[in-house]
Amino acid sequence: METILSLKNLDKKYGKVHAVNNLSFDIERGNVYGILGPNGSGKSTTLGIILNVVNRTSGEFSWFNGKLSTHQALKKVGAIIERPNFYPYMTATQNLALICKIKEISTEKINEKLATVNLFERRDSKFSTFSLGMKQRLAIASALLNDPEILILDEPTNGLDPQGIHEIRQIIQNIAATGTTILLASHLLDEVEKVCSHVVVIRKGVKLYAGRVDEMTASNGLFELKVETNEDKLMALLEEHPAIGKISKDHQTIIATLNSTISSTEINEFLFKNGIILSHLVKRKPSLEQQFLDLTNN
Ligand SMILES: Nc1ncnc2c1ncn2[C@@H]1O[C@H](COP(=O)(O)OP(=O)(O)OP(=O)(O)O)[C@@H](O)[C@H]1O
Repeated sequence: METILSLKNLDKKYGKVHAVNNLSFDIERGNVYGILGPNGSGKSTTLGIILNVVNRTSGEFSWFNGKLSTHQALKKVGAIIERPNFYPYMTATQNLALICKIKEISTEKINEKLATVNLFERRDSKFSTFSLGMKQRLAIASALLNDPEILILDEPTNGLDPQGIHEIRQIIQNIAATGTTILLASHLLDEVEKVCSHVVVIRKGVKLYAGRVDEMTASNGLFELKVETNEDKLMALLEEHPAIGKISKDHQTIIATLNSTISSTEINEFLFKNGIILSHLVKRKPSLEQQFLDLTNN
């Protein structure tokens, strides 16, 4: 695995606000990373630092194993951290051609990138006629013009309708499938769950979790149980079982989180032998949402 970006003990203070607090993680080539955190958790500040538009207070970051200066490395990066300013009276193609001129890169990729974001058919339409989703897709095309090794997006679906959100996520997945590394910031759990292979969860600038999304979701899970009678006895039996952790009640359903792996058959047998006949038993994995809430509420 090649490390594209490495953050080590990165710190940013805005006066008394500790926006990024001792943050360390690595970005490996070919993965899709989500920086996930509630509003104000330091996502945009982190992206700003690695893109050299925000000065860090302390700590280090290095691009491509430190082989390139940040200035050189950023030529291999495509990033959208603010909505880019396109000219409303110019077409999609004309806007991208202007960006190529400013960035001193070839215009030969314009049609290919417009096709990547499903705007090729609308290439000769004026920017002012575009929906918000189309504007965002054009921004992604503009960030892809230099065939970047990593694409960085800050809240890529903010403000879009469900159809627009779906389209952008699909496009991000298509771009990732071509091998481009992606780093996106989002406060949306389902976005990260749907689009990313890896996640860094932050709250108040502090890293709470970094790892694979599927590993985060694959903890031991929970049981949902119901009985028609003897609920107190059921609760007591669950409390004494070593595989059962926290027990809570949601209306008539008892939720028992698991400390270790145990099958439905095993728990059913244990309860039956102790005189409990369940009317409902389902084993569930906790959703990423529940895990995220557990992490960020602690
Ligand atoms: N230029 C600034 N001056 C002072 N404080 C700032 C500045 N930029 C950000 N902050 C503060 O730093 C903290 C982190 O903000 P940041 O925008 O990085 O978070 P975020 O996770 O991207 O949130 P959002 O999704 O709401 O933008 C917040 O408390 C914010 O108010």
